[in-house]
Amino acid sequence: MQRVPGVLRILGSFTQRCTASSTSTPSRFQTMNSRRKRNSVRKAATIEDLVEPRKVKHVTQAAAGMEEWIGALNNTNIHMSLDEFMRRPMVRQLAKENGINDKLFMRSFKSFREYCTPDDLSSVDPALLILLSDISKGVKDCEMLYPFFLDHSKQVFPHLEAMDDLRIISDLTRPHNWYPEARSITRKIFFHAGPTNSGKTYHALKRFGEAKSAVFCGPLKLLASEVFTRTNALGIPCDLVTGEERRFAKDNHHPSQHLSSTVEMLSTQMRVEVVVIDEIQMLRDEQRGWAWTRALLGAAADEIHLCGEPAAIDIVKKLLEPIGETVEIRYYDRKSPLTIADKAIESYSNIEPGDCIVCFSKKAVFFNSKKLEENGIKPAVIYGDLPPGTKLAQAAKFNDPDDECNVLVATDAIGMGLNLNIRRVIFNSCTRQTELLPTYAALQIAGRAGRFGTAYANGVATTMRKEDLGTLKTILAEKVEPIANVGIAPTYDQIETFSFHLPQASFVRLLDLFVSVCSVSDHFFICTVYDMRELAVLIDQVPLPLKVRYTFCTSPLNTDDKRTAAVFVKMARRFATGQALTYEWLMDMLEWPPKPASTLSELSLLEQNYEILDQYMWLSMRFPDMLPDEPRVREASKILDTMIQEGVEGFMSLLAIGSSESSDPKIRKTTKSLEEKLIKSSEKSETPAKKSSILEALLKRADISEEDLEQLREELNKKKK
Ligand SMILES: Nc1ncnc2c1ncn2[C@@H]1O[C@H](COP(=O)(O)OP(=O)(O)OP(=O)(O)O)[C@@H](O)[C@H]1O
Ligand SMILES: [Mg+2]
Repeated sequence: MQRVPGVLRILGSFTQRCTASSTSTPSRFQTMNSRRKRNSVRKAATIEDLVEPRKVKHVTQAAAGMEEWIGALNNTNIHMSLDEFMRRPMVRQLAKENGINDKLFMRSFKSFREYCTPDDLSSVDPALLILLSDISKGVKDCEMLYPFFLDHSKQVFPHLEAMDDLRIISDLTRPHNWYPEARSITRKIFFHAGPTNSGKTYHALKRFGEAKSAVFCGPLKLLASEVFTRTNALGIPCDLVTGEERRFAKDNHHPSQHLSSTVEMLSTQMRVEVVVIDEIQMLRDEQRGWAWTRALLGAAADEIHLCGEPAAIDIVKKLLEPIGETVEIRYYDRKSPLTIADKAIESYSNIEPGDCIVCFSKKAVFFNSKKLEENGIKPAVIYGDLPPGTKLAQAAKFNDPDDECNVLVATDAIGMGLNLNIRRVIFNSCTRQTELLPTYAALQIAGRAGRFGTAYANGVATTMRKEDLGTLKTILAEKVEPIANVGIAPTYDQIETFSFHLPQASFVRLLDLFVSVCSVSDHFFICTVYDMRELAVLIDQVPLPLKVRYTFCTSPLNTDDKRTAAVFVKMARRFATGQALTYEWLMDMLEWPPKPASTLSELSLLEQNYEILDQYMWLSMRFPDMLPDEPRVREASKILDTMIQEGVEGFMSLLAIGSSESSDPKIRKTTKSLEEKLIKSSEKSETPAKKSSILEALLKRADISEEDLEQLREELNKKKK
């Protein structure tokens, strides 16, 4: 196995070569139906809307004897000549042929007119002045101005000069050509297809374990670490690489022949015997689909094992067609039965051991947890934003048959590949982000019930509310449509070459221009670059080398929170000065050590701090010299992880002291109103659960004021005394 050491291996994923060709007939910039309006708005922009005109300088020294040549030329007759020039159809025709469409023509022409008619005519290019003079005398035709106009337009809009090059660079129609290492191998492709819980990953992992060298690419950190732990437990040394972490079975100097990683981290330059790409149907994901496409086309292995829904088979075949690679399909049946219940749960008193309530927002997770606690059930809780330690601890608690906790409340973060001891999956609702759950997502979630080899082999899917059960049945009965197109994203090299042709453009502008010019073929769509752009805007004024800026902007940071965004900018600024981002510097900014959370705002602060430390570790993986204190920061993040766990549990206990339990009418009133707000918001369409704090989730979405809760706390404390 050829391994690129340490950081280079990681950076490998950012430096894919582009050898795109310009000869195909692309359909310009296809996009999926975007759930996010903000994306579709940006995607609609054309290059003409994005380019800023540059001012063309006049000459500083007049040519000798100029007055003599130009005779009676003045601004009035220049205007007349230019008006005539503008009206000529031939001029428009020529302009179009040179990439100057009507919109750009008018902007260029305005600038050209300003240039030709300054207060002091002697500052105009003498050759142009002579021509203007000849035109005004009727000696020459105004169309002869065209070369001057074209030259001027290219100075005003430098992209015109490079348009052909830009189109070639941003031609994403042949992504299989970006991976020379993979193209030098005749790869054997296996597709393990089947429903959930049919042993797809199991069979691929068998091959993974047998191979001399292998990489597992999983969709989630949790899954990657599950494979890492299991493989090592089998006595096969295996390393782990995720965005924020690298762990070695032995040590840094002895990388193992087996590696478990998140799919984004796959190095397409690393040659191995087997690569497993799990959950291949994620090719269709609007945000992350590019990573699966890249892994499929770029994995440099003798054998590629894909695991996933049969809906991905056709598109995988189509993507591999131009390479001449064929796919061997292996179908599997579900290993244990999954039935849909005839009755919804309806009441929390009907909850049983092995139940998992699946929600689509954090507020719904908290609402259901509170209700369960009122019914004497203390559930385990898993949602996307929880630190990994908390998630693993909660999953272990739920899976442990000796632990009293045997009910789980989770977001659909558990929907992929995880093996949990669930008997019944209970859908809290059938909508996600205001849309009805697509069949493939509902199947994935329902598929968590009755995992083969767990305590509950016979799985059941049902809903919390009676009125949702019919909807769930309909959704699950529908056929999953074959995947029509897959995600793709520009590589760093493409952006870099783009910037070479447009040296004046800021990074934000480069991204916009790229998206506006690029072309993809029928089977692809561009993954949203919205998150990247958000970060790019924040640090647009910070003087960083392009590669550093690009890397900063690909970090998985949520910028919705102002404090986290401000720290991100401070990190970039310090980086730009060349000073290392030390532990002391970081902790001073965070006012370390943190206080345990006793209020909601303190809990929110802990969550923000965790995200900042995570960001440090992410950057440290890419720039270890500039962020040298990763081990100490990791230790600090573990402390925070524990404190957040305690904070979340404390917060839930606060909510759990329900109205019914208190004899104090004031407390009853406050908790009642709080509960009503939660119920109301829980029943409303659910909003994305992406990386916002608990505080925000509750305050913004459920419209609960912090004062309400502080008041409740004070009243409870008084009551206790
Ligand atoms: N032949 C087998 N022998 C023993 N255990 C198996 C076998 N096949 C599958 N399993 C176990 O069954 C469980 C489900 O298998 P697996 O995770 O491979 O399913 P999957 O099809 O990948 O499901 P999903 O679509 O949810 O990812 C796992 O715990 C796995 O170890
Ligand atoms: Mg699987």
